[in-house]
Amino acid sequence: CGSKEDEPEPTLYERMGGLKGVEGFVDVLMANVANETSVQNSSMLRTHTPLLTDPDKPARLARLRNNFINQMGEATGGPLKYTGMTMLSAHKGMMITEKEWSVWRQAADASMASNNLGTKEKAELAKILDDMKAATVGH
Ligand code: HEM
Repeated sequence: CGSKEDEPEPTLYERMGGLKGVEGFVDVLMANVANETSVQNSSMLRTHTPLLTDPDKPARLARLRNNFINQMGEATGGPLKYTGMTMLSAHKGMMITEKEWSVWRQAADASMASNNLGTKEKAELAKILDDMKAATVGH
């Protein structure tokens, strides 16, 4: 016991600042997405219209936030458990395009930057998202 090399590397979840860090990432990402849907020629308005026009929008947004936090909390090695839909079923029927994907990913990158994630942490979180692309785009 004792040498630093023996200590397991903290998980990405821990390095992001635990629950607060994951919540920060999700909240800024969701705010960035919401902002983008209000610009001229928004790329993300099309897919988000059902959510934005739902009379139950607050509850639906709260559910999305909760699911997204659990999903990222689990994927980064934290104690959270995702119980939402698979990425394929969650996005099925939306026919998300490459352009829409890339605008969403920029919103995620901007959130990582706002939350002052380190270079290594940004790369690891980006890989988690990019690994979900095939299940998300084009279905
Ligand atoms: C890796 C990238 C993505 C992740 C991790 C992700 C994650 C999620 C999660 C966890 C849900 C909720 C599933 C549930 O309620 O069970 C969801 C729903 C949704 N996602 Fe994504 N998503 C991604 C990419 C995208 C993109 C690129 C778009 C559109 C540009 C998008 C639009 C939506 C919409 C509109 C919903 C439905 C919300 C509702 O109707 O309540 N997502 N996503």
